[in-house]
Amino acid sequence: MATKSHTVTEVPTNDSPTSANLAATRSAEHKPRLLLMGQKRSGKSSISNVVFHKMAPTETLFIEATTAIKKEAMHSFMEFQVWDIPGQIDYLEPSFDADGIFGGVGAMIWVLDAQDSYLVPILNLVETILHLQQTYPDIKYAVFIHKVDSLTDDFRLDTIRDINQRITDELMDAGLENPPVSFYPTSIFDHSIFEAFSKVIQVLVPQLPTLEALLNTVAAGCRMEKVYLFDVLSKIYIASDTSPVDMAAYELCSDWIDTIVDMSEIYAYQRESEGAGERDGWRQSAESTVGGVRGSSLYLKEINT
Ligand SMILES: Nc1nc2c(ncn2[C@@H]2O[C@H](COP(=O)(O)OP(=O)(O)OP(=O)(O)O)[C@@H](O)[C@H]2O)c(=O)[nH]1
Repeated sequence: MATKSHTVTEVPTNDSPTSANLAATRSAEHKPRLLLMGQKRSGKSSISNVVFHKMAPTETLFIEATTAIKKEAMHSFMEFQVWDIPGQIDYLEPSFDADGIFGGVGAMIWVLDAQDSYLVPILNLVETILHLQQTYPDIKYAVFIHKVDSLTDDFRLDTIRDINQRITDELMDAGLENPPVSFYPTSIFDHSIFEAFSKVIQVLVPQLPTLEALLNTVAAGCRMEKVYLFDVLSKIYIASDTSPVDMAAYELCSDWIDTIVDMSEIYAYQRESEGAGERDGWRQSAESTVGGVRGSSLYLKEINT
Protein backbone atom coordinates (compact mmCIF):
# COMPACT_ATOMS: atom_id res chain seq x y z
CA MET A 1 0.00 0.00 0.00
CA ALA A 2 1.13 3.56 -0.59
CA THR A 3 0.58 6.73 1.40
CA LYS A 4 -0.91 9.86 -0.07
CA SER A 5 -2.41 13.19 0.78
CA HIS A 6 -4.92 15.50 -0.82
CA THR A 7 -6.01 19.12 -0.88
CA VAL A 8 -9.37 20.69 -1.62
CA THR A 9 -10.24 23.97 -3.34
CA GLU A 10 -13.55 25.41 -4.44
CA VAL A 11 -14.50 27.58 -7.40
CA PRO A 12 -17.83 29.43 -6.93
CA THR A 13 -20.10 28.62 -9.87
CA ASN A 14 -21.50 32.13 -10.00
CA ASP A 15 -18.07 33.32 -11.12
CA SER A 16 -17.57 33.45 -14.82
CA PRO A 17 -15.39 30.53 -15.88
CA THR A 18 -13.05 33.03 -17.50
CA SER A 19 -12.66 34.79 -14.16
CA ALA A 20 -9.45 35.11 -12.18
CA ASN A 21 -10.45 32.08 -10.15
CA LEU A 22 -10.10 29.67 -13.00
CA ALA A 23 -7.12 31.45 -14.49
CA ALA A 24 -5.24 31.41 -11.21
CA THR A 25 -5.75 27.74 -10.61
CA ARG A 26 -5.27 26.63 -14.21
CA SER A 27 -1.47 26.65 -14.05
CA ALA A 28 -1.61 24.05 -11.29
CA GLU A 29 -4.08 21.98 -13.20
CA HIS A 30 -1.97 20.07 -15.63
CA LYS A 31 -2.53 16.90 -13.66
CA PRO A 32 -4.94 14.33 -15.10
CA ARG A 33 -8.45 15.28 -14.12
CA LEU A 34 -11.42 13.18 -13.22
CA LEU A 35 -14.86 14.77 -13.26
CA LEU A 36 -17.81 13.71 -11.11
CA MET A 37 -20.98 14.72 -12.92
CA GLY A 38 -24.69 13.90 -12.87
CA GLN A 39 -28.09 15.16 -11.81
CA LYS A 40 -28.69 17.02 -8.58
CA ARG A 41 -28.88 14.70 -5.55
CA SER A 42 -27.53 11.75 -7.52
CA GLY A 43 -24.80 11.26 -4.91
CA LYS A 44 -21.64 12.94 -6.29
CA SER A 45 -20.58 14.73 -3.11
CA SER A 46 -21.41 11.67 -1.03
CA ILE A 47 -19.09 9.56 -3.18
CA SER A 48 -16.32 12.12 -2.96
CA ASN A 49 -16.68 12.44 0.82
CA VAL A 50 -16.88 8.70 1.50
CA VAL A 51 -13.96 7.80 -0.77
CA PHE A 52 -11.62 10.71 -0.09
CA HIS A 53 -12.60 11.94 3.37
CA LYS A 54 -13.57 8.73 5.14
CA MET A 55 -17.04 10.13 5.84
CA ALA A 56 -19.43 7.52 7.25
CA PRO A 57 -22.08 6.73 4.58
CA THR A 58 -24.93 7.56 6.95
CA GLU A 59 -23.52 11.08 7.47
CA THR A 60 -24.02 11.87 3.78
CA LEU A 61 -27.73 12.34 4.55
CA PHE A 62 -26.78 15.76 5.91
CA ILE A 63 -24.62 16.97 3.00
CA GLU A 64 -25.87 20.24 1.56
CA ALA A 65 -26.29 20.76 -2.18
CA THR A 66 -23.00 21.65 -3.88
CA THR A 67 -22.99 25.19 -5.29
CA ALA A 68 -19.35 25.43 -6.36
CA ILE A 69 -17.04 23.21 -8.35
CA LYS A 70 -15.08 21.34 -5.71
CA LYS A 71 -11.56 20.30 -6.60
CA GLU A 72 -9.62 17.61 -4.82
CA ALA A 73 -5.92 17.31 -5.60
CA MET A 74 -4.66 13.81 -4.91
CA HIS A 75 -0.95 13.21 -4.34
CA SER A 76 -0.11 9.59 -4.79
CA PHE A 77 1.97 7.48 -7.17
CA MET A 78 0.44 9.73 -9.73
CA GLU A 79 -1.00 13.16 -9.11
CA PHE A 80 -4.53 13.67 -10.22
CA GLN A 81 -7.54 15.83 -9.47
CA VAL A 82 -11.15 14.98 -8.81
CA TRP A 83 -13.65 17.75 -9.58
CA ASP A 84 -17.18 17.55 -8.19
CA ILE A 85 -19.40 19.48 -10.63
CA PRO A 86 -22.69 20.71 -9.09
CA GLY A 87 -25.79 19.22 -10.71
CA GLN A 88 -27.29 22.61 -11.54
CA ILE A 89 -24.47 23.84 -13.82
CA ASP A 90 -25.43 24.06 -17.48
CA TYR A 91 -22.07 23.24 -19.02
CA LEU A 92 -23.50 22.90 -22.53
CA GLU A 93 -24.37 26.60 -22.62
CA PRO A 94 -22.26 28.41 -25.27
CA SER A 95 -21.05 31.07 -22.80
CA PHE A 96 -19.59 28.37 -20.56
CA ASP A 97 -15.80 28.06 -20.70
CA ALA A 98 -15.85 24.37 -21.55
CA ASP A 99 -12.12 24.25 -22.13
CA GLY A 100 -11.46 25.40 -18.56
CA ILE A 101 -13.44 22.43 -17.27
CA PHE A 102 -13.13 19.67 -19.87
CA GLY A 103 -9.68 20.40 -21.34
CA GLY A 104 -7.24 17.91 -19.77
CA VAL A 105 -9.96 15.64 -18.41
CA GLY A 106 -8.86 12.00 -18.38
CA ALA A 107 -12.12 10.45 -17.33
CA MET A 108 -15.63 11.53 -16.51
CA ILE A 109 -17.76 9.70 -13.98
CA TRP A 110 -21.48 10.17 -14.56
CA VAL A 111 -23.43 9.38 -11.39
CA LEU A 112 -26.88 8.05 -12.23
CA ASP A 113 -29.37 7.63 -9.39
CA ALA A 114 -30.78 4.12 -9.97
CA GLN A 115 -33.61 4.56 -7.49
CA ASP A 116 -34.95 7.66 -9.26
CA SER A 117 -36.39 8.07 -12.75
CA TYR A 118 -33.34 7.78 -15.00
CA LEU A 119 -34.67 8.48 -18.50
CA VAL A 120 -33.91 12.22 -18.48
CA PRO A 121 -30.46 11.79 -16.87
CA ILE A 122 -29.63 9.20 -19.56
CA LEU A 123 -30.55 11.69 -22.29
CA ASN A 124 -28.42 14.35 -20.57
CA LEU A 125 -25.49 11.97 -20.38
CA VAL A 126 -25.79 10.97 -24.03
CA GLU A 127 -26.05 14.62 -25.07
CA THR A 128 -22.97 15.44 -22.99
CA ILE A 129 -20.90 12.59 -24.42
CA LEU A 130 -21.84 13.43 -28.01
CA HIS A 131 -21.03 17.09 -27.40
CA LEU A 132 -17.66 16.40 -25.77
CA GLN A 133 -16.58 13.67 -28.16
CA GLN A 134 -16.19 16.22 -30.95
CA THR A 135 -13.70 18.39 -29.07
CA TYR A 136 -12.24 16.03 -26.48
CA PRO A 137 -12.21 12.56 -28.07
CA ASP A 138 -9.76 11.16 -25.49
CA ILE A 139 -12.09 11.45 -22.49
CA LYS A 140 -13.14 8.06 -21.07
CA TYR A 141 -16.60 7.75 -19.54
CA ALA A 142 -17.72 5.71 -16.56
CA VAL A 143 -21.36 5.47 -15.53
CA PHE A 144 -21.89 4.78 -11.86
CA ILE A 145 -25.32 3.18 -11.61
CA HIS A 146 -25.58 4.49 -8.09
CA LYS A 147 -27.62 3.75 -4.93
CA VAL A 148 -28.18 0.14 -6.02
CA ASP A 149 -28.32 -0.77 -2.32
CA SER A 150 -31.89 0.51 -2.27
CA LEU A 151 -33.05 -1.91 -5.02
CA THR A 152 -34.13 -5.51 -4.49
CA ASP A 153 -31.83 -8.18 -5.97
CA ASP A 154 -34.04 -8.93 -9.01
CA PHE A 155 -34.90 -5.32 -9.71
CA ARG A 156 -31.23 -4.36 -9.36
CA LEU A 157 -30.10 -6.65 -12.17
CA ASP A 158 -32.95 -5.52 -14.43
CA THR A 159 -32.17 -1.86 -13.74
CA ILE A 160 -28.45 -2.26 -14.41
CA ARG A 161 -29.16 -4.09 -17.67
CA ASP A 162 -31.78 -1.56 -18.75
CA ILE A 163 -29.56 1.49 -18.10
CA ASN A 164 -26.61 -0.14 -19.82
CA GLN A 165 -28.72 -1.03 -22.86
CA ARG A 166 -30.41 2.35 -23.17
CA ILE A 167 -27.16 4.33 -23.04
CA THR A 168 -25.36 2.03 -25.46
CA ASP A 169 -28.32 2.07 -27.90
CA GLU A 170 -28.66 5.86 -27.76
CA LEU A 171 -24.95 6.36 -28.45
CA MET A 172 -24.88 3.85 -31.27
CA ASP A 173 -28.02 5.38 -32.81
CA ALA A 174 -26.16 8.70 -32.76
CA GLY A 175 -23.36 7.08 -34.76
CA LEU A 176 -20.86 6.42 -31.97
CA GLU A 177 -19.45 2.96 -32.65
CA ASN A 178 -17.80 1.30 -29.65
CA PRO A 179 -18.65 4.13 -27.24
CA PRO A 180 -15.87 4.56 -24.64
CA VAL A 181 -18.25 4.02 -21.74
CA SER A 182 -18.01 1.50 -18.90
CA PHE A 183 -20.69 0.76 -16.32
CA TYR A 184 -20.37 0.09 -12.59
CA PRO A 185 -23.18 -0.61 -10.11
CA THR A 186 -22.22 1.34 -7.00
CA SER A 187 -23.28 2.18 -3.48
CA ILE A 188 -21.53 4.11 -0.74
CA PHE A 189 -22.81 1.50 1.73
CA ASP A 190 -20.45 -1.23 0.55
CA HIS A 191 -17.08 -1.63 -1.18
CA SER A 192 -18.50 -1.29 -4.68
CA ILE A 193 -17.79 2.44 -4.78
CA PHE A 194 -14.09 1.89 -3.97
CA GLU A 195 -13.83 -0.91 -6.52
CA ALA A 196 -15.47 1.24 -9.22
CA PHE A 197 -13.31 4.27 -8.41
CA SER A 198 -10.22 2.06 -8.56
CA LYS A 199 -11.09 0.91 -12.06
CA VAL A 200 -11.63 4.48 -13.24
CA ILE A 201 -8.39 5.76 -11.69
CA GLN A 202 -6.45 2.93 -13.31
CA VAL A 203 -7.43 4.29 -16.71
CA LEU A 204 -5.41 7.39 -15.80
CA VAL A 205 -2.29 5.53 -14.64
CA PRO A 206 0.18 5.45 -17.55
CA GLN A 207 2.47 3.06 -15.65
CA LEU A 208 -0.32 0.49 -15.14
CA PRO A 209 1.19 -2.27 -17.34
CA THR A 210 4.56 -1.90 -15.57
CA LEU A 211 2.95 -1.95 -12.14
CA GLU A 212 0.89 -5.02 -13.07
CA ALA A 213 4.00 -6.81 -14.32
CA LEU A 214 5.82 -6.01 -11.06
CA LEU A 215 2.88 -7.19 -8.97
CA ASN A 216 2.72 -10.39 -11.06
CA THR A 217 6.37 -10.97 -10.13
CA VAL A 218 5.61 -10.39 -6.43
CA ALA A 219 2.62 -12.77 -6.61
CA ALA A 220 4.61 -15.51 -8.33
CA GLY A 221 7.76 -15.01 -6.24
CA CYS A 222 5.95 -14.96 -2.89
CA ARG A 223 3.25 -17.46 -3.92
CA MET A 224 0.51 -14.96 -3.17
CA GLU A 225 -2.99 -15.49 -4.48
CA LYS A 226 -3.64 -11.81 -5.16
CA VAL A 227 -1.54 -8.65 -4.77
CA TYR A 228 -2.99 -5.13 -4.61
CA LEU A 229 -1.28 -1.76 -4.58
CA PHE A 230 -3.55 0.43 -2.47
CA ASP A 231 -3.78 4.11 -1.71
CA VAL A 232 -4.07 4.14 2.07
CA LEU A 233 -6.51 6.94 2.73
CA SER A 234 -8.95 6.30 -0.08
CA LYS A 235 -8.54 2.52 -0.23
CA ILE A 236 -8.59 2.83 -3.99
CA TYR A 237 -6.28 0.25 -5.54
CA ILE A 238 -4.01 1.72 -8.15
CA ALA A 239 -3.01 -1.63 -9.61
CA SER A 240 -3.16 -5.35 -8.92
CA ASP A 241 -1.57 -8.41 -10.44
CA THR A 242 -3.39 -9.60 -13.53
CA SER A 243 -5.22 -12.56 -11.99
CA PRO A 244 -9.00 -11.95 -11.80
CA VAL A 245 -10.09 -9.48 -9.13
CA ASP A 246 -11.65 -11.25 -6.19
CA MET A 247 -14.13 -8.90 -4.53
CA ALA A 248 -14.03 -10.78 -1.22
CA ALA A 249 -10.22 -10.53 -1.11
CA TYR A 250 -10.40 -6.84 -1.98
CA GLU A 251 -12.87 -6.22 0.87
CA LEU A 252 -10.69 -8.16 3.28
CA CYS A 253 -7.58 -6.13 2.36
CA SER A 254 -9.55 -2.91 2.49
CA ASP A 255 -10.90 -3.68 6.00
CA TRP A 256 -7.43 -4.71 7.12
CA ILE A 257 -5.95 -1.39 5.95
CA ASP A 258 -8.59 0.41 8.02
CA THR A 259 -7.68 -1.62 11.08
CA ILE A 260 -3.94 -1.06 10.63
CA VAL A 261 -4.34 2.67 10.01
CA ASP A 262 -6.52 3.04 13.12
CA MET A 263 -4.14 1.00 15.26
CA SER A 264 -1.11 2.88 13.91
CA GLU A 265 -2.69 6.15 14.91
CA ILE A 266 -2.92 4.94 18.50
CA TYR A 267 0.13 2.70 18.96
CA ALA A 268 2.67 3.54 16.24
CA TYR A 269 6.07 4.77 17.30
CA GLN A 270 8.68 6.58 15.25
CA ARG A 271 11.58 4.44 14.10
CA GLU A 272 14.97 5.83 13.30
CA SER A 273 15.94 5.25 9.72
CA GLU A 274 18.65 2.62 9.33
CA GLY A 275 20.03 4.05 6.10
CA ALA A 276 23.53 5.50 6.15
CA GLY A 277 23.42 9.26 6.15
CA GLU A 278 19.80 9.25 7.27
CA ARG A 279 20.43 8.96 10.99
CA ASP A 280 18.61 12.20 11.70
CA GLY A 281 15.65 11.23 9.56
CA TRP A 282 12.58 9.41 10.80
CA ARG A 283 10.70 6.85 8.84
CA GLN A 284 7.26 5.45 9.51
CA SER A 285 6.05 2.46 7.61
CA ALA A 286 3.48 -0.09 8.63
CA GLU A 287 3.92 -3.80 8.11
CA SER A 288 1.62 -6.56 9.22
CA THR A 289 0.91 -10.24 8.74
CA VAL A 290 -2.25 -11.98 9.85
CA GLY A 291 -3.36 -15.57 9.32
CA GLY A 292 -6.64 -17.45 9.44
CA VAL A 293 -8.90 -14.64 8.25
CA ARG A 294 -11.74 -16.40 6.43
CA GLY A 295 -9.23 -19.03 5.34
CA SER A 296 -6.70 -16.50 4.04
CA SER A 297 -3.43 -15.02 5.23
CA LEU A 298 -2.83 -11.34 4.64
CA TYR A 299 0.48 -9.52 4.33
CA LEU A 300 0.49 -5.75 4.30
CA LYS A 301 3.51 -3.55 3.61
CA GLU A 302 3.40 0.22 3.45
CA ILE A 303 5.50 1.94 0.80
CA ASN A 304 6.16 5.66 1.11
CA THR A 305 6.60 7.44 -2.18
N1 LIG B 1 -29.27 4.78 -0.64
C1 LIG B 1 -28.21 5.51 -1.01
N2 LIG B 1 -28.24 6.85 -0.87
C2 LIG B 1 -27.15 7.56 -1.27
C3 LIG B 1 -26.01 6.93 -1.83
N3 LIG B 1 -25.10 7.90 -2.16
C4 LIG B 1 -25.66 9.07 -1.80
N4 LIG B 1 -26.89 8.88 -1.26
C5 LIG B 1 -27.80 9.93 -0.76
O1 LIG B 1 -28.18 10.77 -1.83
C6 LIG B 1 -28.45 12.09 -1.35
C7 LIG B 1 -27.83 13.14 -2.23
O2 LIG B 1 -26.43 13.03 -2.18
P1 LIG B 1 -25.42 14.21 -2.58
O3 LIG B 1 -24.05 13.63 -2.43
O4 LIG B 1 -25.72 15.46 -1.83
O5 LIG B 1 -25.78 14.42 -4.10
P2 LIG B 1 -25.07 15.41 -5.17
O6 LIG B 1 -25.09 14.70 -6.47
O7 LIG B 1 -23.74 15.86 -4.67
O8 LIG B 1 -26.08 16.62 -5.22
P3 LIG B 1 -25.80 18.15 -5.70
O9 LIG B 1 -24.85 18.74 -4.72
O10 LIG B 1 -27.17 18.78 -5.65
O11 LIG B 1 -25.26 18.11 -7.11
C8 LIG B 1 -27.95 12.11 0.11
O12 LIG B 1 -29.08 12.06 0.97
C9 LIG B 1 -27.13 10.84 0.25
O13 LIG B 1 -27.19 10.28 1.56
C10 LIG B 1 -26.00 5.49 -1.97
O14 LIG B 1 -25.07 4.84 -2.43
N5 LIG B 1 -27.15 4.84 -1.55
